[in-house]
Amino acid sequence: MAAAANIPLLQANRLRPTISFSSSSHPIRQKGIITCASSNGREPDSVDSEVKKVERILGEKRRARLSTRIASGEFTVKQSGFPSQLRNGLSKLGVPREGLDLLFSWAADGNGDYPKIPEARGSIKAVQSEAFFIPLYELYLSYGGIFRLNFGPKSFLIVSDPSIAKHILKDNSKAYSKGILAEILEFVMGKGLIPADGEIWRVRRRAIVPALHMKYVAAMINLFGQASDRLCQKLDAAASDGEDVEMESLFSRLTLDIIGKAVFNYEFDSLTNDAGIVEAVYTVLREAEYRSTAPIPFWEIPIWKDISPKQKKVSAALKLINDTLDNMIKICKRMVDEEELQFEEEYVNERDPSILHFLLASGDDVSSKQLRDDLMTMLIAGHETSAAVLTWTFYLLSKEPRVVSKLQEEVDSVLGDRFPTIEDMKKLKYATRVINESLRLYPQPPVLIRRSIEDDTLGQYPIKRGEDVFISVWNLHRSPSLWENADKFIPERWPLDGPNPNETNQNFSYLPFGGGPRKCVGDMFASYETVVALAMLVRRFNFQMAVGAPEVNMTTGATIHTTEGLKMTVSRRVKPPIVPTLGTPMLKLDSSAGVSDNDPLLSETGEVSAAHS
Ligand code: HEM
Repeated sequence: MAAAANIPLLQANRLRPTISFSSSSHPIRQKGIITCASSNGREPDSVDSEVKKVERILGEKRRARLSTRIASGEFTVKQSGFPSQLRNGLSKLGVPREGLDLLFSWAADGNGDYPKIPEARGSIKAVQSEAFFIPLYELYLSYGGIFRLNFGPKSFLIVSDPSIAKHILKDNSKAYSKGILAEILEFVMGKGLIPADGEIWRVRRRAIVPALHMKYVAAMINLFGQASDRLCQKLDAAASDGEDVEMESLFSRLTLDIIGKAVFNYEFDSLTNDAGIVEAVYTVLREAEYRSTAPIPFWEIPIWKDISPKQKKVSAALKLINDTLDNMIKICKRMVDEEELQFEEEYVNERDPSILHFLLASGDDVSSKQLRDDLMTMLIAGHETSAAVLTWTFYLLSKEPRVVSKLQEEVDSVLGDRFPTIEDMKKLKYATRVINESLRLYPQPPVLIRRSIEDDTLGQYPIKRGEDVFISVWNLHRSPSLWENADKFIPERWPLDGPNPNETNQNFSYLPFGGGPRKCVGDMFASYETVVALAMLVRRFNFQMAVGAPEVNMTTGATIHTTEGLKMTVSRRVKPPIVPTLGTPMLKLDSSAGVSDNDPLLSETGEVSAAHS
């Protein structure tokens, strides 16, 4: 069965006419990197802003209509039996859902009538014009922390409850596989760590996790700084020329350059180079996204592969990347053979600190194909995620000059004009909170996918093996019952002197890197990478949304993209001259315009506590 045919919600997203992941419209075919279209293959200037405005209003109306339809029970699947009828009747009389759950818990008698997971019927029409996780949020508000979404003969369990998420991801993780995700990603990641299950996953995880040790991550800080500095040079040129910049595309290139060096010591240099391997990487990435949203799996038709120009391009791109990876593995093997090797726990080769070098030096007994699958997996996992985090962080910051001002003050005082070091990571506390909060509002990916491989019980509901489960991190992170001002960007909700928020200390209501045995292996890497890039960019520049920039809307692939890029105007920060005055040791530095320290959300110490921490 084709992977995509299993996920009509994702298919629905595909119907949106403005979304195109096809490689033919890819940005790297367009000249002028500073102002290039973004990695989503869009042409920001080609769409009239009035049309956009109308589209937005229509979108809002559609959402409102969807809420009304949900509230009317249109999507509710009727359950049979007296308790169900009684419950439905009481619900219509306005008895709140929580009360009904409590009242009807007596009916959990195993006779098959109750409890039944609340059911909603999916409507392609209702969700077709949204990033798919948005209608899931509306349904969550009506149906609660777990509900079944039926699309014709297929159904999905949508989980937005922290304790059920914890059960699936951690407490009973062995009862779940990657399901649809593994099917979709097979063509590009093979049996790499993200799609792999069972024994292959266990063996590869045990080999790879030690490679991302603390000394390795510390060695990466300089790489993050160098790459961010190259981006600063691009931005500097744009500031001089008065050109606007499309930041989503630039962040995608920044993180591609970083991950290539960090994982297999390859210099993509995509910030200056569009051709060859860089284009191949984007062709494959867009194909993976396309396959997760396509209505019909054309690529599975044998002849289609050979005659479709697009599929031929994808095959050629895959071959180029695979050949490059094979070559990098060969070069690295030679290096390791020639090395006077003293392998130890936190081994780092100074000339080549990459993960590949660690794996080969450790004597990792693995086939070249498996190694290549793992490298490809990390290339993809560590590239678009970090790029998306930076994109949405800068979008959020463009609306909050108060936060930018605080951030710049911290960066000035911690870094001055130097490159960041590992010691600075502990001191860039506010910058870290900005990233924490950005990851709350825009989790990458917004939904975690699993399939039950054993019968299980979720909350009070028994489920059978073979259920496809979507854990909506988006819903968890924006739940009004878990967060105060859930939709607001408030880095101060995470106290500066508190622990770094993670799934454990937030009881699985905050899952920026997943949780349990399959938690992200690159969490520390990614946190430092995004903090370094953020710090280095806001230290030198002020960013504003460009005049006439297209409205920033969301669409999904594996991560949340913008529909038309993040077009910004960048200007150099001007620091006032340092005037030495007796008894005034502090420098007063320039901060961005319109900053108010009297924000009502802030206490005197500038802190707002999390609703549940
Ligand atoms: C801000 C950037 C990143 C975010 C938000 C992120 C997020 C995640 C999440 C949520 C998962 C869990 C997926 C699931 O449970 O289904 C995951 C898994 C994974 N991530 Fe990341 N990630 C990031 C960066 C990275 C980087 C830089 C690397 C590699 C150096 C990486 C490698 C992986 C791998 C290999 C897995 C699969 C682990 C397993 O299944 O055992 N990620 N990531």
